[in-house]
Amino acid sequence: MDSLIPMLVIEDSKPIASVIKHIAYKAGYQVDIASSYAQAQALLKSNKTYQLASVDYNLPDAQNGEAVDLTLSHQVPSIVLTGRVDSETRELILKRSVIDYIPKETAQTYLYLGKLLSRLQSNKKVRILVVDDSSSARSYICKLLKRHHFKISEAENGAQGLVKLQQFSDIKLVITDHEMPVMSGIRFVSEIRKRYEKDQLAIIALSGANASALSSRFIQNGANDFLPKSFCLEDFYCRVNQNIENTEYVNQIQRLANIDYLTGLINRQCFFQKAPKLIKRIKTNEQAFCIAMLDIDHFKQVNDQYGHDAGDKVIKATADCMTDFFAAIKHTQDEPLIARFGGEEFCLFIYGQDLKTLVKQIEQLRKKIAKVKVAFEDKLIQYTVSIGVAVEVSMLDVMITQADKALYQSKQSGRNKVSW
Ligand SMILES: Nc1nc2c(ncn2[C@@H]2O[C@H](COP(=O)(O)OP(=O)(O)OP(=O)(O)O)[C@@H](O)[C@H]2O)c(=O)[nH]1
Repeated sequence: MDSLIPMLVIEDSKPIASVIKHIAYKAGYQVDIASSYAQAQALLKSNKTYQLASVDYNLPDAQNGEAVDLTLSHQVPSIVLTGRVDSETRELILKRSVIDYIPKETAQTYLYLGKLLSRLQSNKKVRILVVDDSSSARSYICKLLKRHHFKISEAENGAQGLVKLQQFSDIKLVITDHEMPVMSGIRFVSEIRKRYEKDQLAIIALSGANASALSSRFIQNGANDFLPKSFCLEDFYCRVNQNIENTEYVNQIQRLANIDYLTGLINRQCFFQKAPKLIKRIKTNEQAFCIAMLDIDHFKQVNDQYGHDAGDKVIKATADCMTDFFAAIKHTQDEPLIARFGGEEFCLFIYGQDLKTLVKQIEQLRKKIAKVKVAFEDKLIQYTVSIGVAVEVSMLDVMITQADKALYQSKQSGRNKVSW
């Protein structure tokens, strides 16, 4: 685990304090427990800088949320846990700038707390773009988001928002107003959707005026969700977190479907999704390109001689060698597609200014792989690859067939070769 984050738990019940400590440790926090207001005061006066606190609203020596005011006065972001579920207490807690308040009702409370603590950690990597022409409305939303540790970018209108999206590729959510100069919120949302799919970027629309009619128009134009500007805090945080989580789940499913588990390269299915779009772009840019099929020589012998685990290591080493090789020459070439098609077979799609350079690179790659030594137990395994290449002649599937034929030729003529 990365270094633990200091957290203060203020809780007079020993069993509850130890449950919170356990949950917090699992989420990456190092916990100090204070069982009273007085103990919390002493700990906060010490030199330790707490980055988070969970605070019991009702303590024997502070029965009306004074401990919450104490942690907030030390600028420690705070989550309030309370046994009181009445609306008056809720109002009193939400008036303070707390991260969240959690009624101690059922075991779900602690599951929710665990999720919230992990979320606060992962939120540090998530950027949210807030678009509103009113600086006070913008800064209110930003303040709420900062409480949950999100990274923030701001824009005054849709046109500025589109520029920010280009600048910051880590933006995962846009929160936008509707009535703005230069570009309305609905137009902004539809412009975003021309450039970014829903699984790349979520959008929550906000508006004060005529909210019910606007919500469906926003959704029709590509927003994921809608909130009236008079939202309640819990609703705001639930929608923000839910939209980010949904995008993350979809991305995780896409990763599982597209990435080869052993090598981390894209798989055959993903290659066939990406390659046609790439060919289109390359042709527009009038660049040269080629496809190479690459197969490890006598791979069965590696498995037979050293075992399947050694074979896996050789496959992984080949993938790493290809990735490193093209990463090192990236400054002269755009990112290539490197896929594991199955077993010990790979497919490369490379492109650049001229064919001669690409041909040279493939020959260099073959030589580089022949020098790789894979350490397995007390042995070093060396091996070679055969490569078949097809150049920018026609359709993708025709090129793959041609590259396959050329690969067969390389194998037939002695292996450790590149054929065209
Ligand atoms: N370790 C390991 N072996 C695999 C994997 N996928 C396929 N294989 C093995 O790879 C071997 C491929 O052998 P062959 O197709 O006969 O080819 P080869 O021995 O590489 O011979 P040539 O291609 O003719 O040079 C088979 O023994 C498969 O069981 C894998 O993911 N891991």
